[in-house]
Amino acid sequence: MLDADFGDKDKPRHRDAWTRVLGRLKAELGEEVFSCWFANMNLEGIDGGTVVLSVPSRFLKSWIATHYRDKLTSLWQNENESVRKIEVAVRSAIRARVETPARFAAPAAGPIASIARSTIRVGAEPRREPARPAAPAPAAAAPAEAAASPFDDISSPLDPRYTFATFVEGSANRFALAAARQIVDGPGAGGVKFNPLYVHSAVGQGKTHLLQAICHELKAARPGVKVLYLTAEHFMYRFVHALQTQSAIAFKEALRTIDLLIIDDMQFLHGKQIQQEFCHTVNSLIDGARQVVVAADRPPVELETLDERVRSRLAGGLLVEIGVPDLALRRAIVERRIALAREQAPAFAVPDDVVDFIARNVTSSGRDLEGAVTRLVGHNQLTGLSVTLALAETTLKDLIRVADGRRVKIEDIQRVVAKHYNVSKQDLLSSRRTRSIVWPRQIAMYLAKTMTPRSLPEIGRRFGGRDHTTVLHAVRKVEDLVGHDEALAQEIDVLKRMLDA
Ligand SMILES: Nc1ncnc2c1ncn2[C@@H]1O[C@H](COP(=O)(O)OP(=O)(O)OP(=O)(O)O)[C@@H](O)[C@H]1O
Repeated sequence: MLDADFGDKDKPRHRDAWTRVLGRLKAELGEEVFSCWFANMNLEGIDGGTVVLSVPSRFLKSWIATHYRDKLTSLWQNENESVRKIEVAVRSAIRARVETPARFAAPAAGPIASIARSTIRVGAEPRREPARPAAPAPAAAAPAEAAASPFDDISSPLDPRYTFATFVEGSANRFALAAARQIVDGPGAGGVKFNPLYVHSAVGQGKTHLLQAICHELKAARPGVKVLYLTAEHFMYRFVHALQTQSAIAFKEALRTIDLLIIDDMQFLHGKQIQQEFCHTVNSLIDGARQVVVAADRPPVELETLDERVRSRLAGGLLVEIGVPDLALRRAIVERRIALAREQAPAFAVPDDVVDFIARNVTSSGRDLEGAVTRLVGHNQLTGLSVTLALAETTLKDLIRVADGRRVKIEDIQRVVAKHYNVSKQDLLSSRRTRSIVWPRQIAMYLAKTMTPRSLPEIGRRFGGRDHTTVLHAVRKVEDLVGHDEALAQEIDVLKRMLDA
């Protein structure tokens, strides 16, 4: 079955196609991400429209299937139009199914060779990172020269711009900033207070900035403190690499000697074994009075792929949410970005009405505000035109449209859903449990979760002070039904379009 298309005549053709697919993957993802996930992937065969690929572990299989299946499918379709789907299998399972393995090894000088050569010291960033707008490097914002730490080799790269000095404080982030500053006085000084500290927010609200500011500050002020900053994806990469190079024990021991472990983008931590290892590490650090800081795009309770023990350990510390920036904070971030840009290009000037325009219209995140200023800087430098309101309106049109699209409010959802189902908004917020009210309430909660950046606890509060588990139940129930019920899917679509309009 598997080797149906593996006649000798097809072998060279498939091998060439596979080499090109690997080459494109490497070019698109970069050497390090490529060798982390694809170095040990083999082409097993093409069965009708299905390309069968194999990897050595179940973890790799699930990671690649979740994150790279679409990419692999489209790269294969460029090579062979009849390819319809990609199947990733675990090598031992394949061996059991195929009598005579008809496997194409990856090119000899290619990825397998490169993983054998690679060491734990890497410079590139294997993080699945949302695009960050390029911004001028602020000379004055660079942190004081920090002493090298033994963990610099395995740390994820730090952005020198992300310091406390460049972080703008506002009501949305005041609590998180205070907690981050508190950490700087804590590790290694017997002053640990919140452990772990867990920071969450929607994308682009400054979590990474804050976490890296802690690192910079500690490295400069207290070089003896052992700090390790890792994205969850880097943590997985280090761990898989340590397993591959039989250095897992040394890696685990090294992790347990640090004073402050910072894990960013926790929502990307996948894989049972890795989560277990993470849990052991966190337990042993906390038990040894060392500090752990974690950031994610949602609270622990919503990290559904995470093992229950990890979730409850994370939820046991201080949870801090960074909210959506208000007008004052947005304006301050824009002004700060402009000031930083002027350090590089002193002639760059932005009139007050443009600052006001950006702050009022780009409402979603610090990242978008930064992107708006970067775009004006680019335009100004490339065309030599002064920044005016008219120019800003044209140049930032799409950014504002995108931001507008995200601005659905929970009150709007409650109003539209109540009208659609012929109930009152008070009914939705009430404790009444008749089906004619419970169902619209659940739909409204589902829309609030999927159309706004609000967390489950906040949605619960906005629906008459309900618990976050009630919201989670509603979201799961509607999600589940939408998957099976075409009429319901259409109804939800109509509601969404009414809200978007
Ligand atoms: N309060 C702030 N002050 C200064 N810059 C900010 C602030 N909030 C966000 N930014 C800037 O916005 C950009 C995005 O921030 P960051 O990457 O820290 O967000 P995030 O919450 O980690 O996003 P993601 O969830 O996508 O990783 C960064 O360049 C950061 O410097």
